[in-house]
Amino acid sequence: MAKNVKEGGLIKESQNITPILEVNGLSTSFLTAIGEIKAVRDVSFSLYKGEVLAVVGESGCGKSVTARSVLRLIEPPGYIKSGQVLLNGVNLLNLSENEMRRIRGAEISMVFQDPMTSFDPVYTVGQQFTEALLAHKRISRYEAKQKALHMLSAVSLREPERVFKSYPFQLSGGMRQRVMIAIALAMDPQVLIADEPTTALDVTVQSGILTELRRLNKETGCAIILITHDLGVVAELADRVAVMYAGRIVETGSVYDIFDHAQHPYTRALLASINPAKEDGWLITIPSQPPDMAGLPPGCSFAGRCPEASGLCVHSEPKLYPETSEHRVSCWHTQSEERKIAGA
Ligand SMILES: Nc1ncnc2c1ncn2[C@@H]1O[C@H](COP(=O)(O)OP(=O)(O)OP(=O)(O)O)[C@@H](O)[C@H]1O
Repeated sequence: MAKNVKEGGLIKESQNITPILEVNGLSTSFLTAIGEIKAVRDVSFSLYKGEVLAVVGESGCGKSVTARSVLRLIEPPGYIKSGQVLLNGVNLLNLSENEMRRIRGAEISMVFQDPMTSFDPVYTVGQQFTEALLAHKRISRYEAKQKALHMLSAVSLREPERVFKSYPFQLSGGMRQRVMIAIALAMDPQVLIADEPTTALDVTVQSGILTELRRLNKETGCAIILITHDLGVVAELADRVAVMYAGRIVETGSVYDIFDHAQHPYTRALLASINPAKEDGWLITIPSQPPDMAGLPPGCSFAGRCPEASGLCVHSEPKLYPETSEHRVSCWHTQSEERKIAGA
């Protein structure tokens, strides 16, 4: 199933290549009237130059909050409780808001699901594109326009001059998303976070945008965090995958590990649910709902839905334990008896 079996963290780690982005023990909560919603719990991952890391999981599992925490875009009643977000070794969680503003867009760009919300409807695409460039780069207005036109054609928009002069509402959804990707990549970011970048688009438009993302990722070396609930997209685009459930990463590994050697029962159920023979779609093979994030059970959060759950699963939450140096799984049933006894 996996089409992209390529070099992953295993080789990179053994070569001592430092990740561009390293997230360690990140936890983010929302303090609400119904209690503390632990949206992201002890999430750790690394991102290396030029790779695509897909973050997958069903709605509400914490994918977007993880991405927004990386960029420190969490508004009250939310707050980042703990952890580190290291960009080239610098912890973004210690920077001032001014320093963070420079990082956003320039070092780490983000593309959202609905590009319309990212545009100001009263300005043309060209005005917004050049202003974004002038805010982040020391270039003249003329150079900014040339760069914008170049990037618009780089994302395969025909007639870049016409697009440049258009207002956002004059473009189709697919064209607007291409423009957003062009703006994001024009900043030459080290990391692009794409949060469900094609979910709002027609299926026919989706594949063009994804192909474009992959091509640009290869050409520019910009690392991508791709947030999606679509495992088909993951198989096409990603190098590595992090599967999230109830705020935690429950399995992570190369595309090959996840698609051909999935260990966690949740990952296996996700994979089963994209069987094209079954038309009901997402998660039909997993009974009941994810747990209430404001009142998580003490053990493994998936235990209540897991066909393999035992007493240990109900009482104790397993750590993310390495199966291999790159493939990590948080499930008691993939772990040896010794590890269980040691409480790994
Ligand atoms: N502003 C907020 N106030 C309270 N709870 C929030 C807020 N934003 C997110 N949450 C909660 O945090 C949890 C994780 O949300 P998140 O948006 O990260 O999920 P997701 O995996 O990205 O889902 P989707 O695929 O639907 O976007 C959810 O339980 C959500 O209800």
